[in-house]
Amino acid sequence: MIQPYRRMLRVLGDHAPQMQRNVRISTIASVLEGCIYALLFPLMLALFEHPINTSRLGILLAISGGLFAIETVLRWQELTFSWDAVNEISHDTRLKLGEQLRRIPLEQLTNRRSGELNVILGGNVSEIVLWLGSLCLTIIQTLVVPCVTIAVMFWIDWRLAIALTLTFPLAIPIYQQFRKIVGQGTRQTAIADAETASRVIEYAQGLPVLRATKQVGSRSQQIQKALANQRATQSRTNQLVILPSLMIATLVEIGILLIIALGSVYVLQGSLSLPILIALLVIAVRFSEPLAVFANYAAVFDITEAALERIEALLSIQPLVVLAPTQAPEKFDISFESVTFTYLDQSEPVLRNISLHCPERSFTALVGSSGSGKTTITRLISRYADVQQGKICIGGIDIRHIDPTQLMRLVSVVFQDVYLFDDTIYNNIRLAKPGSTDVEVEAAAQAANCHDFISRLPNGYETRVGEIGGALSGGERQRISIARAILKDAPIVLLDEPTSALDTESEVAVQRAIDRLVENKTVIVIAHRLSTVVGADQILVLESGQMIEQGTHSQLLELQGRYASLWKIQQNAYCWRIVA
Ligand SMILES: Nc1ncnc2c1ncn2[C@@H]1O[C@H](COP(=O)(O)OP(=O)(O)OP(=O)(O)O)[C@@H](O)[C@H]1O
Repeated sequence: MIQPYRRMLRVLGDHAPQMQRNVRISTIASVLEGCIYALLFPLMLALFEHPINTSRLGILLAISGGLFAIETVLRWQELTFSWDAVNEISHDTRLKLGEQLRRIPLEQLTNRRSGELNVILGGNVSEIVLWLGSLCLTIIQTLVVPCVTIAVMFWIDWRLAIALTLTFPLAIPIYQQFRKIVGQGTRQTAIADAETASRVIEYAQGLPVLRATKQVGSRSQQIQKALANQRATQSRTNQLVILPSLMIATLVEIGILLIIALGSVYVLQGSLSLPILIALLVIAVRFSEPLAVFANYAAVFDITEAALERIEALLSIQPLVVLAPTQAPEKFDISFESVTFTYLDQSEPVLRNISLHCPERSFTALVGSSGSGKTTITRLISRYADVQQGKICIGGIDIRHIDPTQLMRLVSVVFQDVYLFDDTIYNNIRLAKPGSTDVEVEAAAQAANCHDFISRLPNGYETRVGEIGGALSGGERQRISIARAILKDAPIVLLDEPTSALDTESEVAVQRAIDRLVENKTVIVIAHRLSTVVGADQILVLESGQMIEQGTHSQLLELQGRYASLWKIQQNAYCWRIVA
């Protein structure tokens, strides 16, 4: 119980003192409540006295009333805190998580599926809030009130106090066992929930591909499987809970019966007065209720703990480290100095001892077979992840010394996958340079050859991408992505040869847009068709994460190596296409 509480305080951060204060208030209120119950004994005695001692009764009632008034004020404060703070804490924790998503290396994010992130950002914060709002305080009340009353009972009749106390230690091992069982079940349920969420999101995102490849059925079967697993896990957990829960409830009932039996014997023997036994029974029955359901709180504890674990894991990812002193480059050449890089959870490096230099405003092409490491090189320039050996510099400055926000400003990326948000075309382009005017956005769109097709959309630049769905062609989406890059006007441009998947007409339009984008920039292009990079200032040939050749097109042809053979293969394929 202490463990999840501590974990919760860590996750709450600045809100932790608020929570601690509330726990203190709740504890004091519960002590007072325990005292009020304890006062029942002298009250009963005073009531059963002949003749009734009215002044004594009055004093006792006044004390009880006073304590009750203070307790009510404290409980009111507790509740006010709970519900006011719940929204605030939930909001702040989401902001904190959002900020963390912004600061951690992208590699860490791509390693998590979007469904998992959805569970963390959406569901888990609410689960914590639920805990904050009621559970913690309910548990304090359930534990503190009986403890205080039992302590007072020892003072009145130690034999009955022991009878009631006995039920507590007996409940502890059952409770612990119960927690263990429920803990496992809850964790499995949480995993099953996250798995289902991930599968559903993946399915929705990949539906076009699944339809094209006639895989809709098999993938939906996977969702069905995940759903069935989720249901089975939940029902297994429910089954597991029943027996221990019943045992604790039974134990509490036995405790009450024991008090009645023992009490009756003592009353008959004359060693206990009837008023005290009545008070004792009122209190015992009052306590038995929360104690009997106490075990059920374990399930909520475990759900919360699993949620906290996931949130903590995300918050504990080391953000990108910015080395001091931070520097802003004034030149924009790019160099890799003996760079070796291994992806997270991989044992083999995907880049080995790579050294390269792309002079400012030069055009560099990366060439090589699939999986040779071309994309990884472009990713590392924008600090997708940090290299394990060597360094990457822009303008002679190690990129770890450049503030990440500043680094993002220096680099524009145009890849084949273009993500458009469900927002207006204006805002989708403006994303690259927040605050830019409509005129600037339109100028960028003109330069990227987008203006004509955007003007034909139902509401022109005000058309929401969601409204037209998949109505934009691949080439049009890419031109929007180029418009973003033109608007951003970053000195470095990274391109994953965006024309390779387009038809000739789109290719010409996109190529023209690219020509405008790359003017006077340091450009690195991942080239799939060698014909598009014949004019490059330098071509770097990669194979299995190593740079095996480097030079201009003619130099590399002369070398008669890997590039020359790739060129020959592509030329033959081209001739074959023409002949065919
Ligand atoms: N996020 C990742 N986690 C683990 N391994 C990865 C990750 N991304 C790429 N890899 C692996 O790193 C190697 C290099 O991949 P990379 O995408 O850089 O190659 P590439 O030359 O761009 O390939 P392609 O031309 O097919 O896009 C591959 O073996 C790939 O499986």
